[in-house]
Amino acid sequence: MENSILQKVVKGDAGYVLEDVPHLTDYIPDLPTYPNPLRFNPAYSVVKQYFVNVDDTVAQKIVVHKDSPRGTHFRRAGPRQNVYFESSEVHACIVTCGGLCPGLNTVIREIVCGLYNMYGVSKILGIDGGYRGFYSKNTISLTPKSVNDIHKRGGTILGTSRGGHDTSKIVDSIQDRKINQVYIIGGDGTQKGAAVIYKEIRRRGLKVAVAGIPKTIDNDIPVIDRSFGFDTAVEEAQRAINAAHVEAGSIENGIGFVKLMGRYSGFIAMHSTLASRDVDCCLIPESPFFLEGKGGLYEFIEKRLRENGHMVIVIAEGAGQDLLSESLQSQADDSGNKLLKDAGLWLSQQIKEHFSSQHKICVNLKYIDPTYMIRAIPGNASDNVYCTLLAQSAIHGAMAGYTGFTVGPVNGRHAYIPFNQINEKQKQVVITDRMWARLLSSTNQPSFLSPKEVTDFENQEPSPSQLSDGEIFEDHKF
Ligand SMILES: Nc1ncnc2c1ncn2[C@@H]1O[C@H](COP(=O)(O)OP(=O)(O)O)[C@@H](O)[C@H]1O
Ligand SMILES: O=P(O)(O)OC[C@H]1O[C@](O)(COP(=O)(O)O)[C@@H](O)[C@@H]1O
Ligand SMILES: [Mg+2]
Repeated sequence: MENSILQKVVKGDAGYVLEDVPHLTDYIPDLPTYPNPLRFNPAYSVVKQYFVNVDDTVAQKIVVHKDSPRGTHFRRAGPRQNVYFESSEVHACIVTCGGLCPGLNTVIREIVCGLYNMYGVSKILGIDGGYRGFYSKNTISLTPKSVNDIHKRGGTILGTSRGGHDTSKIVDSIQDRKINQVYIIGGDGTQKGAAVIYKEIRRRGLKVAVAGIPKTIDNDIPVIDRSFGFDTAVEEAQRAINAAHVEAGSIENGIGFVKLMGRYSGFIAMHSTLASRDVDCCLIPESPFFLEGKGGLYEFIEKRLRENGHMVIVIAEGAGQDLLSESLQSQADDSGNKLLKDAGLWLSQQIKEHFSSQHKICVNLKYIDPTYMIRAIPGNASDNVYCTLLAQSAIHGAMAGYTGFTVGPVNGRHAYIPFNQINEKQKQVVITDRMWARLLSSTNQPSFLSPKEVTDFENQEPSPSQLSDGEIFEDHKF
C-alpha cells in the first residue's frame, strides 16, 4: 500500500516528527468549513478553551534525555473551531468487526449520542454483522433512544464477523447509501480493512471520513496506551483465578489451571497474575518455557506443591505453541488469523500424565477456561469512561474533516494515529522489561531461560528502542 496516501510526515526542529493523518482537503480542494456547533451548545460553550489548537500534537516518547531528538508526535484529538460537515449533511454509519470485547456497545452508544448531542446529527446507521453487512444485509437505524441502555449489555448490538471484506462492494454500499462518515470499530484486522476502505474512498474522490476505533481484548495494538475492554478482562479474570485458588487449596496437591485469552500477547495473563497474587506461575506467548529437566515447569510444580500443597497456573492461549505436536493441523479463521492449538487443555493433560507416570506426587488438577465468559461481559466503569472518550475523539476528528485515522490515547492524551502506525506491528510483553520482572518476583516462578539465554540477557545492552519505545505498555510510567 502506498504510504503517501496513508500518512503525512511533517518534520520540525530538533528531530520533531509529526506522523500526521490525512484530511479530506488533501484530495478535495476548496471544501467549505462551518463554525463548530459546539460553540452554541449550552454544555460546552461555558467551558473555556474547549477547542483544541490546530497545531497541538502529542509526543510518543515522554521519557527523554537532555539531548534526545524530540521524536514522533501525533495530531491531538478533540473538537476544532471549524468543521467540514454541516450537521444536516452528515450521514454516519457504524460497524463492529472481529472478536467480541467488553465495551463495544458503549462505543456504539457514545458515537450515536455524541453525534446527536454535540453536533446535532441524526442520520446514523448501524451495519449488521461486520464488514460483510455493508453489502449483504439491511442496515439498522440508530437513535439516542434505541441505544440508551446498550452499554449495560455484553457483545455488540450490531453483530460482528470475521472475513467477508470486499473493498469495492463495501465502498459501493457507502456511496449508494450516501454515507459520509464511517466509524469502524475493530482490532488489527479491522483497521487493515479500514485502511483499504479509506484508500478506495480517496481513489473515488468521495467526501467520506473514515475513522477507526481500535478494539481488542488482547491489548496488542501498538502506539495506544491500552485498548478498551482490557481493564474489564483483567478484572473478570480475577473471578476465575479466585475459583482456581479455592479449588486448588481445598484438595491435596491441587492445581488450579486457568486459560486466558491472548494469542500473541500475554498482557491479560500478566496483569491478571499481578493483580491476583494467588498465581504461582504465569505462562505467556512471549516467554518460552520447557517442561522436563532442571529449571523446567514440572520441576517447579513439584517444588511448589511440596512447599505449599497447592498452586495456581495461568496460561495465555498462545503460550507454549512450540511445544505442541506438529502433527496437530493448524488452520486459519475466516479473517486469515492462524487458529492456535489449545495449549491450555494440552498442557493440563501433560501435567496430569507426567505426575501420574512419575508416581511421586498425585496431582489433582482443575482446568478452568473462562475465555468467552470474560469476553462477553459489558465494559466495567473505567472502560465505559474510556469508550466514551474514544467515541467522542473519533467524532471530533471526522467532523473536522480528518480521515484515514485510528483514535486512541498516547501517554494519556487522545490522538489521531495514521493507520500504517497501527497496522505494521503488534504490541507484546517485553520479557526483558520491568513489568515482567515484577511478575517473576511476585510469583517466584523460574524464568525458564537456559543458562546460555540468561548469560545472553545479562550481557545484552539495553536496546535503545526498548528504553524509548512508547509501545511497551505502561511499564515505564511506574
Ligand atoms: N489485511 C486485511 N485487509 C482487509 N480486511 C481485513 C484484513 N485483515 C482482516 N480484515 C477484515 O477485518 C475484519 C476483522 O478482522 P479479524 O482479524 O477477524 O478481527 P480483528 O479486527 O479483531 O483483528 C474481518 O472482516 C476481516 O475480513
Ligand atoms: O473464537 P474467536 O471468535 O475467533 O475469537 C478468539 C480470539 O479472539 C481474541 O479474543 C481477540 O482477537 P481479535 O481482537 O483479533 O478479535 C483472541 O484472544 C482469541 O484468540
Ligand atoms: Mg486481530
